[in-house]
Amino acid sequence: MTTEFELIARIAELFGAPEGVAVGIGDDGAVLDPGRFDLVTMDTMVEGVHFKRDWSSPQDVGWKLLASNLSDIAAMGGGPGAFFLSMALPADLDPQWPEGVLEGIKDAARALVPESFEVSAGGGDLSATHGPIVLTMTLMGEASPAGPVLRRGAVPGDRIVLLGQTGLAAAGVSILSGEVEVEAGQFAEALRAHRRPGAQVRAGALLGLYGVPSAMIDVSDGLVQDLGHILKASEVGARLEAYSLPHHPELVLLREEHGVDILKLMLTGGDDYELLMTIPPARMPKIWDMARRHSWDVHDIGEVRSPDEGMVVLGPDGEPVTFAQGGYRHFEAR
Ligand SMILES: Nc1ncnc2c1ncn2[C@@H]1O[C@H](COP(=O)(O)OP(=O)(O)O)[C@@H](O)[C@H]1O
Ligand SMILES: Cc1ncc(C[n+]2csc(CCOP(=O)(O)OP(=O)(O)O)c2C)c(N)n1
Ligand SMILES: [Mg+2]
Repeated sequence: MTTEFELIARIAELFGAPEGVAVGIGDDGAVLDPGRFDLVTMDTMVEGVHFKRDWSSPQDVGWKLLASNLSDIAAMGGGPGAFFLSMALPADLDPQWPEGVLEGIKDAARALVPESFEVSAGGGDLSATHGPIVLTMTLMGEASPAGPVLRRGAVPGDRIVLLGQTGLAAAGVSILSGEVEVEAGQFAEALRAHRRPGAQVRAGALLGLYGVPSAMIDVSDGLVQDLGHILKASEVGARLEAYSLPHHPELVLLREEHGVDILKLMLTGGDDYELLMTIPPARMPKIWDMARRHSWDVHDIGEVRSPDEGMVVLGPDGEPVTFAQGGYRHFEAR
């Protein structure tokens, strides 16, 4: 491995001092300019849990680490700024591996972050590990002038809206794990969704700026589980019209040719990093207008109901469906 000092110098070289950080890499802690960052999020990626070295390149892993954090800031209706990066790496690791992670973070910053926001490194930490690789990123951001969009705020009558598509990344995992056997070269988008998910950075910031959603979350664990978080925080129920969910052509192919239960993938799969929100009916024309202007993939997938109704998921034929689990659970034997 490269020494930690070389690695820190490399990070500083690749990601120059961010605006809003008065003292960045090089001191015991960072000093932030007052009044700039008012959002903070953190996500961890553990080898074997979130990625496998033989499924993903280090560039993919770096990309996904930034994307998952960008997605959380987007879900607050804000924009990203400085990140803090912790890497626990085995001492015998090829030095190309962390270098690849940094490249992947850089690629994702270029591809997913609009020019109006600058993403760079404010600091971090490095350690050896005798176990799996562990990467943690803290990302600071700025709420929109209209204020942050929270998970609480949904009221009965609001529509439930999905920006993007779910199920593809989980399909990628079933293919990579060999659970579903496919021919080489097939299902490129499912594999990409697992390896290099997008993040709705621009959309999240614009939705926050225009105050469109009453509540918002990013779908990281599974649509049903993450909708559940909005419902709990807002103390409401919901009817999720699963028949309105978009069916990606690769998912349709997986169902038709491999008999995969794609409804389960779409509703509970996880790793999607799309935005799920609730919108008062009066503001629905606004999102349709934004969708048209920005070519967003927007789907009206249900309604917020009174709390006593709980969450009802209506399947393809309009009948209620249930799942043993609404999404990914970390502390479950598998
Ligand atoms: N170890 C922890 N200590 C304190 N708060 C935590 C911890 N883990 C998660 N949280 C908080 O719980 C909330 C939900 O976290 P999480 O399930 O990871 O959401 P997300 O899918 O948005 O990353 C967040 O507010 C997060 O900061
Ligand atoms: C090797 C591997 N197996 C399984 C998965 C699927 N998976 C792992 S964690 C997870 C949920 C998302 O991770 P989490 O740490 O809960 O993200 P957060 O909700 O905090 O953003 C999913 C769907 C994966 N990404 N990689
Ligand atoms: Mg998290």
